[in-house]
Amino acid sequence: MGTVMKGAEVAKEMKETLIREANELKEKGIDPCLAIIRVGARSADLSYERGAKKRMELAGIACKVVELSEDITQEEFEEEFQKVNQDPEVHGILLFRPLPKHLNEEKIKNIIHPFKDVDCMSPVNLAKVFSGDDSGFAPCTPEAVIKMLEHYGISLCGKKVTVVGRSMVVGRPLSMLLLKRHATITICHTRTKDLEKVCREADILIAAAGKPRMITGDMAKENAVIVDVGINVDEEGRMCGDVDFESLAEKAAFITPVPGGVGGVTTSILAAHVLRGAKYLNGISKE
Ligand SMILES: Nc1nc(=O)c2c([nH]1)NC[C@@H]1CN(c3ccc(C(=O)N[C@@H](CCC(=O)O)C(=O)O)cc3)C=[N+]21
Repeated sequence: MGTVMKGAEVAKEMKETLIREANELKEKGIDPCLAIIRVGARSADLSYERGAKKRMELAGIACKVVELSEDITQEEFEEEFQKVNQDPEVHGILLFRPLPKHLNEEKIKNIIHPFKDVDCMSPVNLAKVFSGDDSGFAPCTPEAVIKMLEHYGISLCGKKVTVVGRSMVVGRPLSMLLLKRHATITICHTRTKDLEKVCREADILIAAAGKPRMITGDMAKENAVIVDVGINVDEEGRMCGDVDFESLAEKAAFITPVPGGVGGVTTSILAAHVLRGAKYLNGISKE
């Protein structure tokens, strides 16, 4: 059985720094605050929300949730978004995605204040991720994957990494973060031919497709590192990842569980981003 990479362990390591930095801001009269905007009540969003609330509380960061009805109109939605965007007490905005189909995300992307854009919606922050400039915000989940690998001493330089999934929230930006660390990346998606073979070639396999347990026992090589970014709900209503943990834990050198894996690191990165946003917004440099 390989090493199970636990999100809680990484979060524990980050905790003291988060508390200290939150306190430093409070001493300056700045009360760091995250605003979560949720439209509807999807289970993946609710799971993130629970995790994020808990993490902010542990770090001493305020957290408010703006809950919007699933049938909100575009106009009302933009209005609600602007309220949060212009609220001087808010230092970071997390808008759960994807949005319901009738809502258009494009406008929001262009109006969100880049300093409050802690999960990388704005083209400004996205461009920075793609050009390897880390002065902006990368999305929290991809950054959590990197943090997890670093914590467990897994080097990326020269490694063959297969990323399954090409979303703007995970697959694409994650590929850029990996590339910056000199990995050789293959991005797979629904049209990929012989997915199994491409996955088996990977030293590090990252599943971010949003399909419950799609990565099965024969899809990774012996001693591979397997990272599961999926947050799904199975037929029995339980939370599960994109990786069939049972059939892969034996042959993997390292593997992340769901829940208890990347998600716990994602919320810690989110907290770190809110603190950085608060500094940017108050003209305090990155140090
Ligand atoms: N703009 C945007 N960015 C996202 O990154 C994003 C999103 N929208 N929409 C929803 C999905 C889902 N997601 C989770 C992150 C952490 C946990 C998490 O902390 N999970 C805990 C369990 C928490 C619990 O369920 O109590 C764990 O895995 O151990 C869960 C789910 C990010 N997503």
